[in-house]
Amino acid sequence: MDEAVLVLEDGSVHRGEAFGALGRTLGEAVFTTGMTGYQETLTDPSYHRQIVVATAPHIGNTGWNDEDDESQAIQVAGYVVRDPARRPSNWRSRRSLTDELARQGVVGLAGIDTRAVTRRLREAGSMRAGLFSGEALTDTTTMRAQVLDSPEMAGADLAGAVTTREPYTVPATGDTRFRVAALDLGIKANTPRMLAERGAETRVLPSTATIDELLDPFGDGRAPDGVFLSNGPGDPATANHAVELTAEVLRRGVPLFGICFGNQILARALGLGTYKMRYGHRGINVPVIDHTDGTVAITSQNHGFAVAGEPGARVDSPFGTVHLSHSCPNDGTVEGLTCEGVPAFSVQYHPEAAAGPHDAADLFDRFATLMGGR
Ligand SMILES: NC(=O)CC[C@H](N)C(=O)O
Repeated sequence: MDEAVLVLEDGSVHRGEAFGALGRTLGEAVFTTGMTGYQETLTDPSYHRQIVVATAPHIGNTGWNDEDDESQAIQVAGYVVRDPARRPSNWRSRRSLTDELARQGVVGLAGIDTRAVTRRLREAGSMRAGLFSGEALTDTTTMRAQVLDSPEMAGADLAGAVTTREPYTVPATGDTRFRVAALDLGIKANTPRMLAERGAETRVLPSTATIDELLDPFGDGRAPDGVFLSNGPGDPATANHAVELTAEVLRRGVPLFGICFGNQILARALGLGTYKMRYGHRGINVPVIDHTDGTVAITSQNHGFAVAGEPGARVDSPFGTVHLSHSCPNDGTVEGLTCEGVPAFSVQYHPEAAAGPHDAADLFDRFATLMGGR
């Protein structure tokens, strides 16, 4: 077994075994508490430039299949687990997680107490980190200097690195009832699928799309029935182009739905602020209260930034009143917005549930209703 080392920005060094590819990788160390769904996590573009630490001790049990990828490739900068499965077992598995990481050149680390690392990240906050193995493994001072030289997540503009180069269309399942323009800031494959099941034909556009392209997504002179803002990596404070597009969509009154990064962009277009959380929410059992009816949903989450404000409050915006309609009871983080003056809403969590519970799937129905009600 080759040795591999996790070096955190705080100077702590965690020694384990190489897992996947050998080499060096730098990124923001974050932890996720999901006990399953690692294939969806690793291929979620929102994790771009993050080294993901799994608190669940056994990872890789169901191997790697050809169906569950959320994008074209593994997106995480690195992966840290405690005890990788020695032999995967699942009827859909095609190869092991270890082999897939190696095949895609993703550097990982196994055999360390990931819960101890998590406690450190929980107390001190997410921080820059590096994984080093093979020839990249040198002395601690040199490795830490490389970590300290790497860019911070705050201020990172990353949507351009993961967005589609060319627009593409995902057809509706059955009859086309709606036509949706989706701004791809790091979209997951399951989202257009969820829209398709509700009769939406989705045109997925690069993050650099102009307002004319967004409002005529199929190039036939017709406005879309709705605009979707996807999830994505990086700091929402940098996403000025997406914020400007969103403000124009709101001005035109086209129905709009945003998820995660999309929630943060809608917030900014409404004049609200965003901030970096200490360690974020990453897992598949995060509770969210809907302040409109008091119900609680268990949700899939992956965010390190959040919208500033008082849960349940109503605030003024250039587009009328905004209800900070959803929040997380664990820590009072704002988890969703409902505009009362324009047809727009968004959530900080993942109704596409990949991986995760399906409690929030009805948000796609809500978007369909909003589009149908025009
Ligand atoms: N999943 C997402 O869209 C994440 C949004 C943003 N990058 C954050 O970390 O908060």
